[in-house]
Amino acid sequence: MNSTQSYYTDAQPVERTSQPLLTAILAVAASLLILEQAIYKYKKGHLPGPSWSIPIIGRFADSLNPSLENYMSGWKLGDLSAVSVFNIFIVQAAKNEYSRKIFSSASYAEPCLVASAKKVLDPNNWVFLNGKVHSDYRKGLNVLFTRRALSSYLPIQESIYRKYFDKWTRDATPKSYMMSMRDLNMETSLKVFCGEYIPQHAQDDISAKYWLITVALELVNFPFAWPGTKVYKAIKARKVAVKWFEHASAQSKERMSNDAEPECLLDHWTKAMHEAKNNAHTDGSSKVLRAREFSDNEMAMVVLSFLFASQDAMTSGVVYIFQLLADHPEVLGRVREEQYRVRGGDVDSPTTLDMIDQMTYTRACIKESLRIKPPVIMVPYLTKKPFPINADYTVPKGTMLIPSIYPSLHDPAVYGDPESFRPERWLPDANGNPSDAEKAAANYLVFGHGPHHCLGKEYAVLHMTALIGSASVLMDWEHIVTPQSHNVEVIATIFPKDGFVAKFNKRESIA
Ligand code: HEM
Repeated sequence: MNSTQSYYTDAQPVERTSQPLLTAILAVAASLLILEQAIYKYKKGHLPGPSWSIPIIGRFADSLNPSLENYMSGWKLGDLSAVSVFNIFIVQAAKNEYSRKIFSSASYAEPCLVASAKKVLDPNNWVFLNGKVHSDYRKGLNVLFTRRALSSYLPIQESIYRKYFDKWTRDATPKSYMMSMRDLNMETSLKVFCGEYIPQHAQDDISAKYWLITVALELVNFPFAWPGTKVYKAIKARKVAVKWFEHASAQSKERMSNDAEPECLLDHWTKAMHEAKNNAHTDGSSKVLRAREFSDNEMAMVVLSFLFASQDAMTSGVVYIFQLLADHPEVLGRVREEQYRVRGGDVDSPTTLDMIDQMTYTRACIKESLRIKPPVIMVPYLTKKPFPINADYTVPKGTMLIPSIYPSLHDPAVYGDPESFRPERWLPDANGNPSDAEKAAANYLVFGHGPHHCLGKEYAVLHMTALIGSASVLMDWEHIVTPQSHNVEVIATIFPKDGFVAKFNKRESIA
């Protein structure tokens, strides 16, 4: 037998055993693919959406490059529509009634952040709580955004605004301002939350490292936190930040034990804890706080969650209000008029909460800017059990159910000419009666709705109002419109695609 013969002789048995194996594998694969389609069709029922799912990956390509146009085409399909991505069955709600129902049906659905969020933010973070334990925890945090607390944050905010205004006006060459506005927000948040307890070099370090957290919160990520991966780097960044926040909490507790004046959010928190403890038998209102003594680690996790919840949304809000005002000089003119009036012509007078209350037109601009460009366009939820959302359809358990925010804010039946920036729509009539837009509060989903609605919304609006108020009297700015200025980039929140190219100049004269 020569070598060729031996080759053929040996090969035949292998072929005989491999063929049935291959056929079996193909048969199993084909059955799985058919099963995948059958499950998708069964879950989808009569809902609009693709009638079959791309095998295994579904609409993965869309989620890699999310765009407002893609979301809009989904919303246009119907009040509820279905799609599948990597075998995750997704139902999107476009109609206001359904979005509100999802937001407020805690027994059926709970917020679900992207898969990497638990690893990045720590599974023990309070943001992952739900139900009663969540609402009890939240009650303990209300003291951080009382009027008294908010008014003590204002001087801190203003000092940082002025620092950035100086920086922006020193170099008036046009450039993209998105990242600098992000830095302004980060610095403001860290100082408002932790005061002087974190030294400047550590604040700079946290600010730089926090970017690693932002980029790791993609929709789809490498599933293991191995060295070198984005999630691994983000976890390391979180550990550094949390260590500093724990240090700040401990320092605050020590300082406030000597009856010091609160200078930041942590101080208000420790003070409230002391008061609740000391008034344990007399002050009924402090019952909830009395039950909750927060540890340094818990306080640190809350600060981290605030940064996480606010950083990108605030930056989106700030970028768009600067852009919209530059694009509508007549509106900016009215903001200025109001600001000079409220400040009695003195642009250096410190902003107070009473002044903010008088800034009716400026606040209307913020409200309108958040309506026309809502930073968060939808929030993913997950169904815990079958959810009979209407008489015709029950959302299956384990569905990613997405209440949308954007369509409610652009509903022409509620906001006439919805694509126009018209702050006037929020102003009361001549008799002081609320406007139609104001009366339609159910549509204003900018900050969500129900048990998880935004905890920082008063602070967010205060920050934007104070920032724009000061900016309008201290600076002139020009939007350098590029072909991408009015295109929207979706990076969890929304931004102008060119990052808002502008130039700022010091404003010398009173108009
Ligand atoms: C313009 C700025 C902001 C926007 C548009 C925004 C929007 C939102 C939205 C849509 C949600 C989800 C609500 C839901 O599921 O019903 C949310 C949750 C939350 N936001 Fe904001 N937010 C902003 C700023 C802030 C700030 C400044 C803070 C903290 C200081 C904050 C803290 C939170 C927290 C803690 C949650 C989760 C609440 C919970 O699960 O109980 N947000 N926000």
